[in-house]
Amino acid sequence: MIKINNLTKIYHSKDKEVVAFDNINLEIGKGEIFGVIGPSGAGKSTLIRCLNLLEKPTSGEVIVDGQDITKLSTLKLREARKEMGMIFQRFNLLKSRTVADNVAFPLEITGKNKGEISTKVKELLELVGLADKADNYPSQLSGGQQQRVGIARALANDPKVLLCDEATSALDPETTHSILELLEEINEKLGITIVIITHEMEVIKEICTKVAVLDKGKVAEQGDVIDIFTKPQAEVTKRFIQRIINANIPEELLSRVTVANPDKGRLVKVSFIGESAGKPMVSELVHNFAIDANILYGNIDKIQGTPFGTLIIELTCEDSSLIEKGIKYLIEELGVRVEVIEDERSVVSAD
Ligand SMILES: Nc1ncnc2c1ncn2[C@@H]1O[C@H](COP(=O)(O)OP(=O)(O)OP(=O)(O)O)[C@@H](O)[C@H]1O
Repeated sequence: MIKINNLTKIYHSKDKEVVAFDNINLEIGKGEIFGVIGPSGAGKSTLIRCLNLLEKPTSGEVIVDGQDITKLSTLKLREARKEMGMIFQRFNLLKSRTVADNVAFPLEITGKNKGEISTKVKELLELVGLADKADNYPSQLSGGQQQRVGIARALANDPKVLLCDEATSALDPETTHSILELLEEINEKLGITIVIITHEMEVIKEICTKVAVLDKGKVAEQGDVIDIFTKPQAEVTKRFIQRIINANIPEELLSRVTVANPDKGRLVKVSFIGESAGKPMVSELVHNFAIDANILYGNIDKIQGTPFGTLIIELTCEDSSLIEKGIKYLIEELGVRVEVIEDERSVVSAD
């Protein structure tokens, strides 16, 4: 649906240049919910504004539905923009207009007649759950309700793409959840492609199917959300994930005798996704290898219905060779990822 080829944006001020991002390549499929996450200053907002040319890229291509919109005339660009709705962190509603008139605004601009506008506005307000607020003003609504108006307005011209620029950053967690649910419902009902810019990994985890991690104007990594969560490669991604999944090994565990002395046992971090989450790994270690397995930390979560989790287990056994066999069994038979914690600084991957 959207293809970004070698996209670069450089801001020029009086005496210096600021590179917002450099040589970005991304492909966003039709009907996907695609997240872009990155720390402050990574270039996220500039990137999303380049997708509908609110910001003009310095070089590169933005291909939307087969046409490079950086090459379009002003008139054609205006047409192409109708295919892309946008919502904002601060909602950007017109304060002097009612909810219904805010939603009607883009329809008025495209020259729809009164009857068409009234029908469409009603339909959109029902979709976002605000049919009873049509005559209210934005100041009479909560933040979440205002964002719902923003969503209804963004969908007025039946766009193929919805761009969300930090759309939940000004909202509390519960309201964020309800807005994300609404976006997911819209994606399913209307088949619309959604691009979400955020600095919150929770948002990515909750609704995105694909994610690109932006850092200092470059794509640090990209892929399926489940892969990025379970096997992050870039340091910046690991930092984001640690904020919501506390898989850091607590200091007191690192000083355990099994870390320094493998003859006494092993401290291992076991990560599992999907089917392997349901396997009785601890009891199998105990029964099959006579290993004592002491669970010191555990966490389980879900991404798009797929369970994944982490366990930190201390394995002890009179015969240390059985521990090695047990670890091999976990990896080869149960399909989980095992990292042996060898000292305070390193974990050694065993898969
Ligand atoms: N209009 C502008 N003029 C000059 N530099 C700019 C302009 N807009 C953004 N920048 C710079 O471009 C870089 C990327 O900014 P951008 O706002 O896209 O990052 P971001 O990832 O969205 O950050 P945040 O999460 O803090 O909003 C930053 O170094 C920023 O200072």
